Formats: sequence, C-alpha cells, structure tokens
Amino acid sequence: MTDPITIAIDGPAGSGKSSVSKEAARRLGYGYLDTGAAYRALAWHVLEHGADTSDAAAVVDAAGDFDYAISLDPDDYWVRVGQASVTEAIREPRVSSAVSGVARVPVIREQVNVLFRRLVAESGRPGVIVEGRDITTVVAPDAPVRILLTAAPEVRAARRSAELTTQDAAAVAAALHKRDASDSQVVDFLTAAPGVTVVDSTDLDFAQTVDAVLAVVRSGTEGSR
Ligand SMILES: Nc1ncnc2c1ncn2[C@@H]1O[C@H](COP(=O)(O)OP(=O)(O)OP(=O)(O)O)[C@@H](O)[C@H]1O
Ligand SMILES: Nc1ccn([C@@H]2O[C@H](COP(=O)(O)O)[C@@H](O)[C@H]2O)c(=O)n1
Repeated sequence: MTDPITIAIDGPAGSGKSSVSKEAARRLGYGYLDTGAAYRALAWHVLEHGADTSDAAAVVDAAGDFDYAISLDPDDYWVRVGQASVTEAIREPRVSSAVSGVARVPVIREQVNVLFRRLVAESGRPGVIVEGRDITTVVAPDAPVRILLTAAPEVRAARRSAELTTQDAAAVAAALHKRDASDSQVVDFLTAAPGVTVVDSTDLDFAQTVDAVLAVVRSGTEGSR
C-alpha cells in the first residue's frame, strides 16, 4: 500500500483551518487530521488533573497517562481521552486559554508529531489534510501541497465572535489575539516558509476559500496518482 498524500495547512487562530480543511477533505475523499485537538485534549487532561498548563513538569506528568484518540473521518469527527468524549469540551474557553502552555513544551511537541505521522500513515485514505501551526514546516515539510491559510486579524476575530454568540465580542477577539501571540513564540505560522502557498480568505466567503484551497491541492498533486 502506498503512503497517503499529505496536504499540509497552517494558519493562525480563526483563519478557517479546521472548517475549510474538513470540507476540502470531504470533497477529495481524503481524511482530515486536526492536530490542534491533541494539544487541546492534553490541556483538558492537565486541567482534569487539577494542574496548571503553565507548569511544564505537570504537563509532562499528565502526558504519562494521556490515552488519546481522534477520528480522521471528516463526516464523523470525534476526540476522546480514555472513555471520555471531549469533542465539545476541548473547544471551551478555559481550554483555549490553557492550551498554549501545553504547546510550549518541546517534548510534548515531539511526541504528538510522531503520533500525527503515524495517524496519517495508518489512515487507509488516499490522502489526508493535516492542519495546525507547524505542519508545513515541521510535521510534513516534504508534503506535495503546503498552504498557509490566513485572513486579516479583525476578520478572524469577527468570524470567531459570530460562532461564540454568548460571549462578549471584544473578549473573544482579545483571547484569539492573545493565543496567537503566545503560540507564535513557539512556531512561525504568520509567514509562509519557502514553497508554501498563501491562501488569504479576508475577502473570500467560505465556499470561495474551499475552492481556492482545492485549486492549490489540484495543481500540487496533478499526476501524483
Ligand atoms: N472564508 C470564510 N468566510 C467566512 N467564514 C469563514 C471562512 N472561513 C472560515 N469561516 C468561519 O470562521 C470560523 C472559524 O473557522 P475555523 O474554526 O475553521 O478556524 P480555525 O483556523 O480552525 O480556528 P482555531 O485555530 O481557533 O481552531 C468558523 O465559524 C468558520 O465557519
Ligand atoms: N500544529 C499545532 C496545532 C496546534 N497547536 C496548539 O494547539 C492550540 C489549539 O489549536 P487549534 O488549531 O485548535 O486552534 C493552538 O493554539 C496551539 O497552541 C500547535 O502548537 N501546533
């Protein structure tokens, strides 16, 4: 069996990585791997231990009994830690606020990157769209298609705010920008590495963004299967 084609997509918070990647994967018959979910699930697990994600030793300790599973099916997305379904819980603001602490621990990044590569290799799909912050540069730097999906900060904040209607828009925007500032100290997902194609969705609607991503995928994979 040949290895799946990897489509690598990075970008800042709220740029549309997960929603656009999921829809593009459906259209291609590919798998979809949300790498942020692993960091979020570990942050959730650390919080369940009553620990603080800014304590690297506590994060490494909690990772010792972190029984993580994720679906790569874009039509049946779920995330589990042990017997617990955490698909919704890992999107809660308390987890979003805590996740950057987990992402800052180098040994954790190494461990999850090994897991991501294994999940892609064992996906049983012709291809997998893998999205996150360091996929184009660290996890899959040799992927045939590498995309930086971006949008203006105020547009990203407005889109996220439209999702979280019960929360104050200014607070949602502040939390999104704070997370980007913290995450960008660890990996650079704001500038495209050499060979990475930028898709800027500031002036595109959702369907146009999916089409723009699919056009990059098609031009990068022509003749590969
Ligand atoms: N081009 C677009 N036009 C309008 N809305 C969009 C567009 N792209 C994404 N969205 C919407 O923006 C919101 C944020 O998208 P999404 O959750 O996919 O971003 P993300 O990059 O995965 O964020 P995070 O990194 O915080 O998980 C969603 O409600 C999504 O439907
Ligand atoms: N490749 C990645 C993916 C994610 N992170 C960290 O996880 C957080 C949550 O990611 P979302 O895509 O669900 O927003 C993110 O804020 C990063 O801290 C990462 O470091 N590398």
